[in-house]
Amino acid sequence: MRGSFTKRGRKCDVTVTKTHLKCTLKNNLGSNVLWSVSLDDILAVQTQSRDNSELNSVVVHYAARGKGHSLTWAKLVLSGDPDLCKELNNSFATTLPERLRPKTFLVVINPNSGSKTAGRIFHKKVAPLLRTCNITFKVYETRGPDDTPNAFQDVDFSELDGVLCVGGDGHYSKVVTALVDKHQESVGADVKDPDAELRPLPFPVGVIPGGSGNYIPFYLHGSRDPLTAAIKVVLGNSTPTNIVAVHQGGKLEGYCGLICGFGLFGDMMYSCERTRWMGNLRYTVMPLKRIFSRRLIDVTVELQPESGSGDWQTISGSVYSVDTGVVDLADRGAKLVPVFGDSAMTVHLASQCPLGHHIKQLSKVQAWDSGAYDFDFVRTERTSRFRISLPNAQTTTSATGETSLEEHFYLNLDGEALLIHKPHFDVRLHTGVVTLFGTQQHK
Ligand SMILES: Nc1ncnc2c1ncn2[C@@H]1O[C@H](COP(=O)(O)OP(=O)(O)OP(=O)(O)O)[C@@H](O)[C@H]1O
Repeated sequence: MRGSFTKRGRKCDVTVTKTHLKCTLKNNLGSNVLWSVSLDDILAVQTQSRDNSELNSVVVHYAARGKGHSLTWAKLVLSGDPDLCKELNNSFATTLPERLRPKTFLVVINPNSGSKTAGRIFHKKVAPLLRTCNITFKVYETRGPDDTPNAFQDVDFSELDGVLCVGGDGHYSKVVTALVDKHQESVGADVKDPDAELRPLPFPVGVIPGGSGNYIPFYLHGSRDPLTAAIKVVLGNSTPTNIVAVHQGGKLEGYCGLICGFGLFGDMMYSCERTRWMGNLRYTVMPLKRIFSRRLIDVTVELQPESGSGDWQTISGSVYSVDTGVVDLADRGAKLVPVFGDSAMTVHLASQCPLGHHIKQLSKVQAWDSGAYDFDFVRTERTSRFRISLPNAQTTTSATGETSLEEHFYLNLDGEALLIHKPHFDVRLHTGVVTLFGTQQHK
């Protein structure tokens, strides 16, 4: 399609090719300015007609590059003869890859996330974009920490193109747990059984940052900007990611999609949860406090080979922590790089070392520095599943014969502190069960 329009009163020749919208603006000084938008970046196209006017307009909404890795919602208004506007609008209807874009969502908001602004972020920044793009959505606001499964109670998954979770990483993990649970139930898989294979969710999940850490969107988009995350959702591209299932005492404790850390990282998270009143400052103060009172824990760790078959490897000793990134931080070049959907977990076991060396190592991880795990007290293994036993921990047995641990140990499950109350627990990787809206372009 080709035609002559005006843009802010200036004459402009417009061409729509199979891949781009191109506008050549006539400059008063004679030279032409070319404006080009990839059709992949177009969010929506609308027509506007003014009464008693011979001119109509076509508004092209598109994703433009913002600061750093963020995206902005830009608009191009082209005015012209009504028939030409109609033709331009129709040309988009045939050329835009509309069919690949999601159209119906369930939005699950945690009103308690971060500084309690997740609701406002969604309604002010995200909802107007979804409406402009003709996306229909229902909103569910969680009423408490255990309310997330109720969001999906009467929901028919076949009617959804996606679920958006608005909140932090802990909220993402709760949403994924509820979605995976419900989906497995519908296909007859027993989630209580750590050996059961999980089926992939039938639609992608979008994460709109509204919490404190927001590492999932940051790792994926290179930005914690809610609008950037929403634009990626509308554009419809997606990235497969993994989840890790944690079972103890014959019960599924939950899935995590970001981090799973036993020992020091569990203790840090437990202290952060108890000091929520400090705001984001707790994430600096409490980890520091806990590293000064770090404790060695006697463990036996059994690791399944990376391939999923063959003999398990057993490691016994005293460790400060056993942890794995579900979104792995891989050592590539100068910096660690987040990797989604890896074929195995990279597990790090930190054993006895001088405090100064430990702080240096953890600071390198925090700064994403290359070599962050190249310390002689950090052992790194690749595995698809591991079991941790606490052979020397004191236990008590209840009147019903239930054994539980006397001392309190914690597992950091995506920023939530899970109490380990049994002397054994199981951590298993499930690859590609969840797909996230957005692609990694910033690596
Ligand atoms: N209505 C609610 N009231 C209180 N807590 C809630 C509510 N809804 C969800 N939660 C719980 O709040 C916890 C933390 O939420 P979330 O992860 O969204 O925020 P955050 O901790 O501030 O952010 P981040 O995890 O990114 O650091 C989750 O365990 C979630 O289950």
